[in-house]
Amino acid sequence: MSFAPDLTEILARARADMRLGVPVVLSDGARAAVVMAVETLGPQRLADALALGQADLAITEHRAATLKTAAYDGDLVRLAVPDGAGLDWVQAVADPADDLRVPIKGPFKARRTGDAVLHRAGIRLAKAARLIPAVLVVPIANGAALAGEHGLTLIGAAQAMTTDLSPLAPVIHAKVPLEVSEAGRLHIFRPEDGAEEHYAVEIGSPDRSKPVLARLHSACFTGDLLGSLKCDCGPQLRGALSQMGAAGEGVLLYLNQEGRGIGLANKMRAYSLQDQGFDTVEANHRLGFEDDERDFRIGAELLRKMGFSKVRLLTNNPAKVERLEHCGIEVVERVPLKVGENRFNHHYLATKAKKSGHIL
Ligand SMILES: Nc1nc2c(ncn2[C@@H]2O[C@H](COP(=O)(O)OP(=O)(O)OP(=O)(O)O)[C@@H](O)[C@H]2O)c(=O)[nH]1
Ligand SMILES: [Zn+2]
Repeated sequence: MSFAPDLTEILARARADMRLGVPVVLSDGARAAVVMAVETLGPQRLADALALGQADLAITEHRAATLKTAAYDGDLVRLAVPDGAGLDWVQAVADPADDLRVPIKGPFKARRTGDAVLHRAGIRLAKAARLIPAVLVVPIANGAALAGEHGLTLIGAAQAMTTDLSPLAPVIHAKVPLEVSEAGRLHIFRPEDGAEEHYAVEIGSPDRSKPVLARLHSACFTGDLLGSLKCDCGPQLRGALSQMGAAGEGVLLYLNQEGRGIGLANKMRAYSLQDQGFDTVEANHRLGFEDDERDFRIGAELLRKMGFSKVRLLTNNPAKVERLEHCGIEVVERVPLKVGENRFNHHYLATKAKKSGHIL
């Protein structure tokens, strides 16, 4: 018998530690490092980390491009933390909030020797914790000893980099009569790795042997709930449900991948950058993210779990069709969902059409 957490559980703890600002120890064979997310780093922990040895600040290639620094490691860059640098420097490199007001100037000393395995795993953890993708990395000689002494989570870099989709367990479903259809039913799915739950709204009783009218809707607190005019999410959500209500059947997946997978706080950071004149894609890049960090395997897996293999997909995003098909769901038809354009989101929709391939 063992009550010890397994790897998935240790990974979930590591994500929680990152959000709390507790250091995590990453290891890879003989190498190990103490890793902390910049976003949750406090002055004392920074001082303690710097006392351990020469620290690196790892940022993604997109953030590096904004800072005009070459990403020698491809997808990321390891910047040596200069002597005497404090929390202000670390935060200014990681967080674009003040890029325009007080631009941070180089030259930055990027490391070219050694490798970035632990740094990459740290950035992966920060992203999974929905934090700004920038981590402080301090190499140490004996990871297991330091983790044991201070009660820190110790995890292998390869485990932190896992790309396996966490199994999604159906939790419960029950009837929820809706304005668009009294025959509504809400299903809850919970990932084994402790990440956010996802939901499916089933309307009527769609025949599983035929293509179902389906929508993969990514959570948008501002659009779906507040009626924000900056995007078209709210009208798309309601429009999709009404089409399903009119057809008497359909399935809408409500995927908790807020802000195209970067989380609500980061989406608001992106909005703040948009207020400074950057578009939706540029804002994501300045923060260090890809334009779209969503994992479409989740939607495909939920459809399969519910017995659907063929869909008529409500979307204006051809990449979504492609990514879903790649995940084994047959998209027999793309059904356009053009609703909710207004003077505030006109530029946003035009940018998505120009840069992300959406069909206007
Ligand atoms: N990062 C970021 N996310 C945004 C922004 N505006 C909306 N979102 C999120 O984008 C997601 C919706 O994605 P969209 O790109 O609008 O649409 P799509 O799902 O790719 O395509 P459709 O199926 O046609 O709606 C939701 O998770 C929103 O929270 C933004 O400016 N920045
Ligand atoms: Zn939205």
